[in-house]
Amino acid sequence: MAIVVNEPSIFDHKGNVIKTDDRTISIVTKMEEPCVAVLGNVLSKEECEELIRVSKDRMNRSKIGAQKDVSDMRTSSGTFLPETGNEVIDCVEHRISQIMNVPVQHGEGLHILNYQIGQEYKAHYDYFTSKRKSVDNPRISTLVMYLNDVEEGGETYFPHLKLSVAPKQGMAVYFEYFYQDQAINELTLHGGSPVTKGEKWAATQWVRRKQYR
Ligand SMILES: O=C(O)CCC(=O)C(=O)O
Ligand SMILES: [Fe+2]
Repeated sequence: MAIVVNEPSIFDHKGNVIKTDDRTISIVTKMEEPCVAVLGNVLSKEECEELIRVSKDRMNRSKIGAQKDVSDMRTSSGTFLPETGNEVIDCVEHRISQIMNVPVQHGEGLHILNYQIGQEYKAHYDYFTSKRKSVDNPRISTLVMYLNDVEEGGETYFPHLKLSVAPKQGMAVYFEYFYQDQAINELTLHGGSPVTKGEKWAATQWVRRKQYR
């Protein structure tokens, strides 16, 4: 059945799968305006484990410092991975760019998040709301990938859409927010709900309209 949409999306994949150079991703669920898609088979177990492995040290190290990450808004810890030098990161970033349909150079780089029990990321927009930052090279879309299975909690929730995505290793949720109609962008409000059992590892790619790196 064709769904009528008023504004263009960059997530213009046809059919139920996305064939990238090295992997077939499944489109599990999709809605329009805002375009939100739940994707399966985005990352292998080994890739998830490698992303966690290379991040672990960096998280620990950053925590010894000034605890800059700790705020009411986001109680998880996070780190940006370095842009080059790891085959798995390069390969994953290439695949993500084909899924998101935006060149690698528009991506901010993988941001790894770790949530321990009770930690969360309160509801927020990924686009910049301050005028100064937003004009020149705005963020346009996001892919949040789940790197492990969470025993309980840790869903990515969209309160305005009444939608909740449970974290599952290798799966991801995609959404975009460059609609002319600002009311649609505002529907992408989302957060990571508190982990209540186990821990949660996720990787986020935020993408810009123009080249960023
Ligand atoms: O952890 C999640 O489920 C959401 C993460 C998120 O919103 C972000 O990284 O911008
Ligand atoms: Fe976010």
